[in-house]
Amino acid sequence: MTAVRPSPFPASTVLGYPRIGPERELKHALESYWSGRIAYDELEKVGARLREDTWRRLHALGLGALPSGTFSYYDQVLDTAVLFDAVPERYRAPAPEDAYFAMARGAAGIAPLRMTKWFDTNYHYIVPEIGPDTAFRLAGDAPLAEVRQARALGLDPRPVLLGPVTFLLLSEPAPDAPAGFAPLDRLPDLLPAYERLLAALAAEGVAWVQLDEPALVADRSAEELAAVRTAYRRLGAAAARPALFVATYFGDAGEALPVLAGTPVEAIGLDLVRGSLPAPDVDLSGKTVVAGVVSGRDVWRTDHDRALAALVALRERAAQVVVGTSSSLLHVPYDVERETGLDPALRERLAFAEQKVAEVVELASLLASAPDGAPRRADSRATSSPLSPEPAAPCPPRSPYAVRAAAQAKHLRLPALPVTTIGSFPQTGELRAARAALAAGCLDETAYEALVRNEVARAVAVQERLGLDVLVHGEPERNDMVQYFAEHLDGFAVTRHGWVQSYGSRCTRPPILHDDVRRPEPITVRWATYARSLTDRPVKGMLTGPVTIVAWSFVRDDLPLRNVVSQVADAVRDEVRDLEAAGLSIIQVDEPALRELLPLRRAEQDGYLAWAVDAYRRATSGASDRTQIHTHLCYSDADEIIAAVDALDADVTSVESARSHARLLREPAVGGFERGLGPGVYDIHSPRVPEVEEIEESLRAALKVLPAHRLWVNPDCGLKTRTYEEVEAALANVVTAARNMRGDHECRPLTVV
Ligand SMILES: CN1c2c(nc(N)[nH]c2=O)NC[C@@H]1CNc1ccc(C(=O)N[C@@H](CCC(=O)N[C@@H](CCC(=O)N[C@@H](CCC(=O)O)C(=O)O)C(=O)O)C(=O)O)cc1
Ligand SMILES: N[C@@H](CCS)C(=O)O
Ligand SMILES: [Zn+2]
Repeated sequence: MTAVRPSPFPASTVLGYPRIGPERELKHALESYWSGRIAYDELEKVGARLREDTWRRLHALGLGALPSGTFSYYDQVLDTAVLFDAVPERYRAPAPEDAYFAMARGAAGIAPLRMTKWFDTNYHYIVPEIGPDTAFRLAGDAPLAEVRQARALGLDPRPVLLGPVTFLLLSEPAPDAPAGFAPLDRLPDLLPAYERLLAALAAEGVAWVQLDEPALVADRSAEELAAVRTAYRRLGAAAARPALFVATYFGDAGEALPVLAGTPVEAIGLDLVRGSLPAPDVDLSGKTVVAGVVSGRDVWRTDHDRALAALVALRERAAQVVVGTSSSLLHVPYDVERETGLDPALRERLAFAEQKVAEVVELASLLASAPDGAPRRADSRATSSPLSPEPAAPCPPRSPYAVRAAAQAKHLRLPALPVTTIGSFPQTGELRAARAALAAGCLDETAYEALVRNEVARAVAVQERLGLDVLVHGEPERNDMVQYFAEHLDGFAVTRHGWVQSYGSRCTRPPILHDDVRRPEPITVRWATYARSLTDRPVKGMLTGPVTIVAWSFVRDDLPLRNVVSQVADAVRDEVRDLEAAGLSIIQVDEPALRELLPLRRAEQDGYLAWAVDAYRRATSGASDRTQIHTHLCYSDADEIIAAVDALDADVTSVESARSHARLLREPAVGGFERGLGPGVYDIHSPRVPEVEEIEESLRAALKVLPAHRLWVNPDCGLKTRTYEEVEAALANVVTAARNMRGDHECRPLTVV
């Protein structure tokens, strides 16, 4: 095969495109299918139409090479597991779609596979389980079927697959795998299935295939780099295959780049927004380089001078330079032109997916006519002269934990194993429709407020009836835990249609943080105070932390991130003070994205954690000793950053752990964690109601590493995506389990040792 000259790569491409649909058609179809309102073939029709619309649009925008295979009914990692038949036995079902959605969402009596963050994004993937006996084979012909579908429109796409090394690195060992087993051990058994697929694509006449290897931008061991070499030497040596384009993204390919460059792959994709130009000694002379100069991760227009300089510099070193995006455009909304409500001066600075495709096309044409020569600013890591803001004035720290804990125990008088929730209660259809009607001017503010009032009262009543110990107001007034705050803070803009997929059918509209952040007035005090007026039990105030607000927004790039986060921390600090002044004795400041922003390279992690922790402490340090500060982290692999979680110095931390098989509890550092901890006792992302025995089992596991006086009982995350029926049944079981366990442990009030 290496003797065959591949057909040239077209001059422009994108690594992937949003798939949820401009009107969230996929979300609506999926949710209709799951609730039995439409049949599977109706869902497939929606999927087929979304793929076709995307290809047609990309073609109309003048893009050279169109990707296929970037559509998914749930998640592309799950699709890869299914494509190579890595389906654990417990999920196998007569209809393949049942197995697929059971792995994603669970099925009667079967918990779903774990879900976690896709690198440092707010997209979540399903974690495949691979064991020593997983029998890889090419199952089905999905990539070929998509090629045929595009060809029927007269278009010739490039199939996109998850590469074998990243697929195995993102997988976890099956529960029965022996100690020391790593999914990457199975690379030699997986590669034949990839070879078969490549052969089938070649037989179909496919010229190029894209293999995504984002795992190569993180630190990789010598063994892992050897696996990269093995994989791409072997796939490169296949007798019949399309030309191979291996895409690295989300950072610098670093030491993996020379390894890849030394294999027979024909093209390599580089992220030149987060990464830099390859070191001079990396030989790219025989390769096509797909230069990711247009960001797939932000919404700012590309600096054409800088992009062009990088492209020209690369052209001197590579056989061909193709203009591309730094990553898939999955992480940005569809079209900024629809955002007619945005300030025109801001809108002019923005590019969503459509505009980014146009930029890629334009840059390709500029490159074609650009003379060779020394680039002016070739290193894309250089930022656009960040302003140096005044350093934030230091905030005095809180008293030592023991002092605070004593004050809180006296003031709050909670039982052992206190039961609480993470904050949100079901966002009913009525509430969402009312908010939409309010925005459209079809409902007045008073009617909307009355509805929110009812919802708060309902959530409080349910919690009182079920016997929870620390209540929440349920967050019915919030469209989203970040967007809501952005709407009430200066310095942010929000969009009307700017949806981005977070997981499965769930989407967010990330706000745009474009200016200095200020809090003009209290944001949450009113509803928290109202909830407090309805009950004698303690009510938790509920805030989103500064790191998370920034992580789930598109953020200005003219200031260092830490300074932006510090500004947001000051706004949160003001809110903590106002809640406390309003009589709230427990305040939760959520930081579910603390782990998400952790740099992929270890050398940068400590620096990040230091300023992120600092921002959290800044936001909470105004609270008095007797105010109990809670925090919450979810899908955060909190075990990996347990020292930083400890350093947040929150009095109580609730963490996701049900779906990560209580991995957190196996972490030795948890035993030394000095404050209150609430490892989630059930997975809220699945409609399944947990049994009392399961919850007790979870609590027993937790009690092996944590004393009863520091263990809190709570779900994994907020309940906004569930129905009241599911929530009431689940929480009733949680309260029963906690009470049963209290019986086993002496029932003394939560206090410090
Ligand atoms: C906790 N998580 C969050 C993350 N990121 C966030 N930004 N927020 C989070 O809560 N990341 C990690 C985790 C898991 N991720 C998610 C992401 C998204 C959801 C979720 O439930 N999303 C909702 C949309 C939420 C929202 O913005 N709602 C608005 C608009 C509702 C709407 O669709 N309105 C319709 C009209 C409705 C009608 O007429 O019936 C419309 O505008 O067309 C609101 O409530 O006002 C989702 O449905 O996808 C959860 C976890
Ligand atoms: N308080 C939020 C946290 C989600 S991570 C909620 O309950 O939805
Ligand atoms: Zn959460």
